Amino acid sequence: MGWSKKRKGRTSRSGGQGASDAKTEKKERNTSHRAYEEIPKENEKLKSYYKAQKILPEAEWDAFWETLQKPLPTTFRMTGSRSVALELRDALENEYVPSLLDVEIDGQKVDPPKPLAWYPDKLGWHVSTSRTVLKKSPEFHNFHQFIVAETEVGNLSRQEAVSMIPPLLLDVQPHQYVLDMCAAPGSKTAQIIEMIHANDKLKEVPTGLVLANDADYKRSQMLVHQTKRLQSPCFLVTNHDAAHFPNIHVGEKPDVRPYALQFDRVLADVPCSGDGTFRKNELLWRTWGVGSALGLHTTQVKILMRGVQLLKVDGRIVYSTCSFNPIENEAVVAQVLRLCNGALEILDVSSELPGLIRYPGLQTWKVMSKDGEWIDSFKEVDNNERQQGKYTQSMFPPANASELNLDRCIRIYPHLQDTGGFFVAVFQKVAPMTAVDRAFLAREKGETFTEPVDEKEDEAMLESTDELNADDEVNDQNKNQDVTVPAKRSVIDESISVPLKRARTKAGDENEDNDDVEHERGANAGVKDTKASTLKEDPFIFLDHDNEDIKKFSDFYGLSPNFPVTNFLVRSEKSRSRTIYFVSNPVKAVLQATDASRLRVVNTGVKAFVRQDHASLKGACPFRVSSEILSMLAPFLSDRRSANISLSELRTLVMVAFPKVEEFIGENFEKLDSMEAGCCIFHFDPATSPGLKSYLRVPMILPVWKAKVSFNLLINKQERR
Ligand SMILES: C[S@@+](CC[C@H](N)C(=O)[O-])C[C@H]1O[C@@H](n2cnc3c(N)ncnc32)[C@H](O)[C@@H]1O
Repeated sequence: MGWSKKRKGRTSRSGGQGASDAKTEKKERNTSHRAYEEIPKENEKLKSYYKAQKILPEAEWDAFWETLQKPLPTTFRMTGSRSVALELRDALENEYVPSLLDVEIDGQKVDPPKPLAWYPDKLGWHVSTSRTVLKKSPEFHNFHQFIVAETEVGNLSRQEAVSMIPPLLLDVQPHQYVLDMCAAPGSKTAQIIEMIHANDKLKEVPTGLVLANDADYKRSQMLVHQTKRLQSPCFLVTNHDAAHFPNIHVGEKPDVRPYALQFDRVLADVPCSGDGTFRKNELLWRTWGVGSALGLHTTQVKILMRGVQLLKVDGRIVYSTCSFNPIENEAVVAQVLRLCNGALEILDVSSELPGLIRYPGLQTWKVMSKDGEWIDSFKEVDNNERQQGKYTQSMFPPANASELNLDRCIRIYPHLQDTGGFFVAVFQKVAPMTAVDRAFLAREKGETFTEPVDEKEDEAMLESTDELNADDEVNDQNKNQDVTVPAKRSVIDESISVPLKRARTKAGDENEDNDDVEHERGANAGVKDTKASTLKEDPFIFLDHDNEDIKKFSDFYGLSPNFPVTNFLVRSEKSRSRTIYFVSNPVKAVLQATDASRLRVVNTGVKAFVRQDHASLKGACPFRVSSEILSMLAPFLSDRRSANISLSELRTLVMVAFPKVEEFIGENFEKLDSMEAGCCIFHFDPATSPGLKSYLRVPMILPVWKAKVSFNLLINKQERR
């Protein structure tokens, strides 16, 4: 389809299956067009490698290969708040699809868009329409415009179908703590955040936490960008090597010994060779080789292993790659199961996502050297290569494969349902592995835990993967790709120097100062150097409940005493901070962890209030509510500064610059006219205007600035559309 952003000419897939930076994609489209035309979609090495691996029945091979050579269809899902997503789905199904059912172009029937058979509630869709159809069919053109507009405002998100699977199998509930270990550019993270906010009708801040991490600093910034529209106070971005993700010690009460935080859900969507992405990364046809998988195996084992350590007992961890290669898939799974020694099990998820056609994991496979020779067993590997870690025992199929239930792994092949290739394994931690687990478990059960908690146990467990360490030479292969491999260093990030200031409470407001700069930089200010071990981040300073600014805006807007005002923070040491952010309780606990100084936090917090110093305010409240927090904050605000508006008033507000107060007649006029200058909040309830287009049937809450005689809608151009 015309709105699809094809990626061409990329050799690697560390960016994986998600959306990426629009500018980069445009550049890639322009520069790689020629490469796309010229690259023959054949590769004999690839064909013979996977035929020998017996990844699927011989009879299906041709269908598999032919599909691999075709471009990928467009898929998207409805995003954002659940109520908006459902409204949009209804609009698509009831207003657009019926007009597309009988379209014929040049005598050929065109397939209408259809929901992905396995995506819950028909919120994921598949479109295989070509540009020619878009040009020739007014009905498809109309549909296309709807999709483009809704994508621009963030109600739809283009995402490869297979990439939607891991978060669905993670089965996230709003109260759960989730770690996304290799998260950028963040399409799966966005799905997870949406799951945390699934109960948006409850009008409360979810108690869950989403910690999204990526080892590449620039890519971790993409995470911030990708998830911004979701405006979640429960979300935190960090920048660590996932294989050495640090323990975060949080303590609920001053008298409680801080404990290492564990997560209910962990996603390890690891860097991989990406040969499941041939349909969108055409250059792979030219560059594919086995070296990439060999070089990444150990990194993948370490990341998954660290994920298991950070998982609560009974918690679920999902491991995924977009590779067909068993060295990156079943071999990694088998090795981690071995290291966990019974504490981890692969779950049988065959009844989850009904409608998803899948193949079981392989029980056996072969190892090929970089020179294209098959190696029958680890015994054949000479000492030199063993020592260099080029080949490890764990790359070979284990003798007890059937006991490990490797068949419970999921393999998705392109021809099964017209997608990319993918591998997923879902695990449950069924028993504690170390004292860290036992301490966390005891705490959850309300029991006292007296045993000394030696975190070196965790480290030792990870070190034991070093027997199969990939050497630098093998990892060097990846330097040409945008895959970040972990630095070799002592485990659990002890080596990170102490650049961050720990979150603290800002007590006083004595000094007046102007900090306009802070406004420009936002909450992710100050982080510049990807590779540097120090991260120059502005501090996270929590405000006291009796802070003067809090008192001012609480009073002005009638903020309910039930709202957790001690979760407001500023990013500047200066007394008069321009922007005040809000985070949830779990995020606050992480920022105030005893070892928060080691945590490389790239971004967190939703912009809540922004100081708007203006002479005309004459001492009135200078804080405007940010549109980012409004829907979450609105239930906690009295009607002191709010008004309901009609559809025609909404139109006036959006279309007219600075509409006069007298244009808001009826019940509102007196209230609005007498309201003192400053920010106020307009509510539009679509129930008062029957017959609206379905996507306008969602209630709106809008921040508006009231000057002496006119209003100004405080939202940006895109939101206005
Ligand atoms: C397959 S992509 C992830 C795609 C992402 N989950 C999504 O859905 O958008 C792999 C990511 O892992 C990151 N990465 C590579 N090595 C890593 C490491 N050692 N620790 C953490 N992240 C790593 C890469 O920068 C890349 O962003």
